[in-house]
Amino acid sequence: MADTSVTRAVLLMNLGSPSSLQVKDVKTYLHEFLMDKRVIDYPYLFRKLLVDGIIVPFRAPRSAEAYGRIWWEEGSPLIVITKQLVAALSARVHVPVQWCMRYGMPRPDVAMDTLAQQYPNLQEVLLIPLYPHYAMSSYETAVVYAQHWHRKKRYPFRLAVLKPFYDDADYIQVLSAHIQNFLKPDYHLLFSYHGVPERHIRKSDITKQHCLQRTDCCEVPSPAHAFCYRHQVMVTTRLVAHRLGLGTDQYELSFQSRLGRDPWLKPYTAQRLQQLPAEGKKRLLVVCPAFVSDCLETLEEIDQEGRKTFLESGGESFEMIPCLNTIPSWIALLQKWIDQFVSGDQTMLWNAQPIKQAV
Ligand SMILES: C=CC1=C(C)c2cc3[nH]c(cc4nc(cc5[nH]c(cc1n2)c(C)c5CCC(=O)O)C(CCC(=O)O)=C4C)c(C)c3C=C
Ligand SMILES: [Fe+2]
Ligand SMILES: [Fe+2]
Repeated sequence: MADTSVTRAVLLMNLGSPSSLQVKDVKTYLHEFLMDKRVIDYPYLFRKLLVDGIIVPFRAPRSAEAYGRIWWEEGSPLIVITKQLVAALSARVHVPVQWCMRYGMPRPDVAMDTLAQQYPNLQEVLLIPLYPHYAMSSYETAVVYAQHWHRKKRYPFRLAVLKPFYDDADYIQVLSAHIQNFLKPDYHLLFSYHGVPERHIRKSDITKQHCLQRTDCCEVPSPAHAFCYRHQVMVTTRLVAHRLGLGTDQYELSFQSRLGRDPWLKPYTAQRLQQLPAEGKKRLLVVCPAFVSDCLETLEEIDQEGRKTFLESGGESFEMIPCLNTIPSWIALLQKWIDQFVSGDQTMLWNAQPIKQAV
């Protein structure tokens, strides 16, 4: 039944997973993911040849097996956790909450159709991309995709977007308190972030003369940082470490999930996991703050593969910190941002334009 009293709503957006463990479904998912020009940013024909001719056929069976090692009875962890987040928020906020994915279903327009049908007087929807940091292959592609469907289907409501919250004081507090619950003396803390090709960092540099031009670029103030993933993950790490009172020898940052041969952001997590025991860091805690929901990259790549690498390289103890998932302080923070939006407070809204990608 339509509810004409509702004027605002929320749309959570996550990355998406294959619809099942069957190799054909993993192929469909990988194809959509890797044909995204903000993920594999080569010219269309070359991208198509690479994705359909090489990456998908070789990767899909291996990815399906990897998903099989972490899949839950209810489905993909990333999707299950996103739905749990929606349920938890719906019980707390006074506006409808829907969800959608960047790859696979439900697409943004499916969620927006539901909202438009149920709430014919909707004036504004807050899109919450579930990424703390801006990367063209995560936050930017999610926003552009949702905006594309919003324009294409001419919905009568406006679409507002939550900004990347990597340095938000409340977010840092929530993340730090969560990590604090797992901290132990004598443990080294590794912040492992999803990697991206270095080329993407240069492409997203709006000044075209700052990012990766010198090793400490991310510490030198620049307008480029509003779009610089490397800068933003460094800030999150530094703020959390400061809040936890960690010395510089007690933690470090690395980048995981490299795909292909191009140089990606360094250091690589897989290499650091091999090297750390020989450097005397034999007890390790790992946290993955690029993700707010546990997924293949945390549960399989780090907690299973990474653990094995570390222990086989001489490590003695490996502990993984779960993502924020549905912990009450994270739900409360999302609720705060939603309440702000409902009251007309624009503090957390993103007002930049996404960067146009040529390919
Ligand atoms: C921080 C968020 C993410 C960024 C940035 C990102 C960049 C990026 N990813 C790939 C390739 C793959 N990523 C895959 C899985 C995956 N990636 C993210 C998030 C970011 N990716 C998540 C949350 C997940 C897990 C999804 C799940 O269902 O659990 C995969 C698929 C799995 C596999 O075969 O490994 C690929 C492929 C690239 C190339 C890239 C930047 C260019
Ligand atoms: Fe990824
Ligand atoms: Fe930088």
